[in-house]
Amino acid sequence: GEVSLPVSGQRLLAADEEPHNWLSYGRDYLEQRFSPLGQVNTETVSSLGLAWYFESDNHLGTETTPLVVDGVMYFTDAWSTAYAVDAATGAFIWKFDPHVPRAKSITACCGAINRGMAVWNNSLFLGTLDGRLVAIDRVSGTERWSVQTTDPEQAYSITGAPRVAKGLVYIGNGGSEFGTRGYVSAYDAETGEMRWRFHTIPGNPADGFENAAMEQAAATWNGQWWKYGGGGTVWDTIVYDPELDQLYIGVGNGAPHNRRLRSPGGGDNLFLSSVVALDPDTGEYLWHYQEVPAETWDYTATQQIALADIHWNGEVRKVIVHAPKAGFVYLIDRRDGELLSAEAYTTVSWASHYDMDSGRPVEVEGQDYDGESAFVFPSAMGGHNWHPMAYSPDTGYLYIPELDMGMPFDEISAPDYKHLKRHFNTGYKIGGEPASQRFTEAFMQHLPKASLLAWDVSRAKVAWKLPHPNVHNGGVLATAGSLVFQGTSDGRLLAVRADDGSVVWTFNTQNSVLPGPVTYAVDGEQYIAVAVGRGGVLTSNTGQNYHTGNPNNRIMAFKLKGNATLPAWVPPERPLPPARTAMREEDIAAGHQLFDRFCARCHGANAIGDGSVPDMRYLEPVWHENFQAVVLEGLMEQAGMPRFDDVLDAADVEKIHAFVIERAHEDLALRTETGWWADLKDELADLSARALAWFLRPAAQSGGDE
Ligand SMILES: O=C(O)c1cc(C(=O)O)c2c(n1)C(=O)C(=O)c1cc(C(=O)O)[nH]c1-2
Ligand SMILES: [Ca+2]
Repeated sequence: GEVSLPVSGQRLLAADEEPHNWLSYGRDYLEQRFSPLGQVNTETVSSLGLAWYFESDNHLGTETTPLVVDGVMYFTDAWSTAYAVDAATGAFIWKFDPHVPRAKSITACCGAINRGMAVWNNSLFLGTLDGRLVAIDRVSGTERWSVQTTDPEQAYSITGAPRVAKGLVYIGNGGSEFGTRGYVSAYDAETGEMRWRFHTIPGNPADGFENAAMEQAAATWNGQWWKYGGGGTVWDTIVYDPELDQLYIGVGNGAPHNRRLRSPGGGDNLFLSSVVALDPDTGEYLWHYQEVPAETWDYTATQQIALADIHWNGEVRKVIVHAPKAGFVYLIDRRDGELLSAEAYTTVSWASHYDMDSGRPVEVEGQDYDGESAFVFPSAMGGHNWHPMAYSPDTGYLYIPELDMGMPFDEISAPDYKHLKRHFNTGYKIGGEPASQRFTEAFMQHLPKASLLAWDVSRAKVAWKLPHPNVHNGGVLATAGSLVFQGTSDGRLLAVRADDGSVVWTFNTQNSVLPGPVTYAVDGEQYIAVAVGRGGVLTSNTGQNYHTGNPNNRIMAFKLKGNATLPAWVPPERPLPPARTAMREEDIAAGHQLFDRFCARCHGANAIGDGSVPDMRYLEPVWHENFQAVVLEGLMEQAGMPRFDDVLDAADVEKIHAFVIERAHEDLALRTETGWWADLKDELADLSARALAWFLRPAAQSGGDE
């Protein structure tokens, strides 16, 4: 096809002049995910139909935001692969495979997922799960340069989309659940040469500090945090502010999560759970605002930042709009980090409110699980996770994929805590005895709920709420057509009115939708496109779709009068399990414990899979025959199943296998009784019971307790 003009810095700055394109992760530098396109609007949306779909070769889940440049769509898929397709037809143009070693999955917290790319001139930039930053020629789909941005010996991974401004590519990484130290780096877009690196938390003071900001931050830490990594990973949001020429990063949670293990003796632990402003050219610290001092619940501040001009107390202020895991919407002045407002958008129990004189939260006593277990809102998954939100300057509303859910925390205190390489190191157990009765009651009183929530930013309160039947729903797009688009985990794409949240259009996507939709135009026709496919940490922990399996990941694009159709989805036949073993009950229970510790993160708690990785209850006979070889010898390593012979022996694996067979029989009995086999509705009704089973599973999954 036609070669388009390079995507220069000038084009990125003036993205509104080419609304037919979607040039960066959040569409433009403001990252509002608001599009000026309005052909699809409240009047016309009823004729919106599928224009095309593109299917990838796996079903490991997709979190990608596609880019669209002059009729070509670029997106990522599982294992950090990248694709180019024709944006009007979905016709394949090229695929780029960085060949991520599949064993990397064990030290990636949340699956082989990736959130997208950045474009600059004729290059695309891709972060890979194993920590590389790769420049790809966007015409030929071949590699221009590649740099390793992380120490491969440590449990770093890249899941987020790089950002680009002023000729530099900005990239962070994930891994704080495994005990890493967070940082963000800038690379020259043309050469791949590193220009600067900013660490988000101090290292060992004995090694000297990288800069004055680290020296000051170290005064807010105690103990020997560097031995545990300390955390503060920049795994999602990085936003360039063209008006003030600043770069904002959202900093992640502490490692381990439990602050008494991480920094005995207290301290705010800067810059955990903070928004930090940096000089985009040098990486020099400018200012910060810490949302959750001494973070201890996995409350990352990495969730997407949007920049906006807001009417506030009779003035127009340039603000950061932020709705991170901690459950508050923050309005932060972009000039200096002053907190203008912090109001809860969901159920919050860890803090009662923010003291506006000090800008600090007022913590609720007992919520930090100090010796005593606590049921805390929001859960470690957050009131809102990475799923992109949108802000419409037309309505003044922020549209948040809200998750209203609590979670029990139960401390593993020193000296029982041991830091384990390659495993989650949170420093708490989730549920388990002796607190489970209390938690069951707390849980039943407030079952997990989710909504699309419209937040009136200037009034700092909820405008409307569209409740969803299921938790963990997708990201959001707002448009000048007075519409908001959101996918759901139960497999629908919705268009709702931006003013009142009424649903005006629905499409059955056959599979969960996690990322945010995008919109663009080709030859005067507006398209809405979204990546469809379940994965990531959230869906794998709740196991919807488990009995129906998943189609492969897809990009679906819609336009007015589009009349393409999806092929009918035929749920796979499930094999009958082998005969129950003669193993003793206590050994099966031990197998359950081992399963929760080593297998559940991918294969689901209580062996309830999410359909993206093999569900242990539906193994074909050949895998039962080769169970030991798969777990201990790496028989399926190339498919992403690591070997566990460093932590398990044959007797352990036999117990795990017996537990898996037991679960297969339990499931078969349940299916036979209730006819769950193919009825999605019944499955949804059962969601809360299964979510409960997850929360109350034995305590070991979070590691650190052996
Ligand atoms: O602390 C970290 O380094 C880190 C990294 C990531 C990631 O890279 O995806 C997630 C989280 N934390 C996290 O807390 C979280 O809830 C989460 C959800 C997801 C996902 O893709 O579904 N990733 C991550
Ligand atoms: Ca985290």
